Amino acid sequence: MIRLVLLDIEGTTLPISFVRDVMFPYAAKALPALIEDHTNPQVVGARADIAISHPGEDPLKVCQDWMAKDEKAAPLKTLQGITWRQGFEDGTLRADLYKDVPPALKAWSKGGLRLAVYSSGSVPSQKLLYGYTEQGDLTSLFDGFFDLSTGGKKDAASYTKIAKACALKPEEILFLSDIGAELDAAKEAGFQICQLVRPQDKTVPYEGAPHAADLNDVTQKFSLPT
Ligand SMILES: CSCCC(=O)C(=O)COP(=O)(O)O
Ligand SMILES: [Mg+2]
Repeated sequence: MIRLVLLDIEGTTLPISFVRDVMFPYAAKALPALIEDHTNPQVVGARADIAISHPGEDPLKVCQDWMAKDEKAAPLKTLQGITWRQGFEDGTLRADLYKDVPPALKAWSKGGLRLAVYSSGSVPSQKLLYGYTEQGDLTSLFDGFFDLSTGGKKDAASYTKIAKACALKPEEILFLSDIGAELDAAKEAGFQICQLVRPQDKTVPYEGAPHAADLNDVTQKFSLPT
């Protein structure tokens, strides 16, 4: 029996275009100044991590390369998250979730399902994103937020950790993502899985998982509350 739905963000609840064309350019503009902030302990920590993985390289250039390749690197995600705070709080950024998402999440939560997020985006940025959506503040729907500090999304051990943190058996959790390798890892940990194949994102269907076109489709396929 499914007790918790664990949701990826980009390509699952939020169009990839919003991340690529709105959030990433916002962060790219703010990053050169942010990375020179030697007073912010999170920035100092991120720079130190970059120095370990890319010794002798310009940290800004490393981040710019990561952004160009959409690398899910933890120091980049921390830095991007810091830049997005200003944008969400002053109204420049507002998450335009897929329209099926807010009603489905509300129905699932009202029907007794627990909800949690697992995204490469940092936990502070996940909370900002769901705190400032076109449909209002949805953060209270979630009772868990997980990011790369739990481990990589393509690593089964991360899902085992999440199940433990949620005090649930793996088979009681349904993981939703657009990425086959993430779904494989969750399946290896014993989770139920479903791939969101969003036409707008041109997601390539993955043969190793059941598919859904949107969260209403997930509701139907897994008999979730309506
Ligand atoms: C608060 S999520 C911001 C989007 C982002 O940076 C990202 O990397 C999303 O990756 P996901 O794991 O949600 O596909
Ligand atoms: Mg995704």
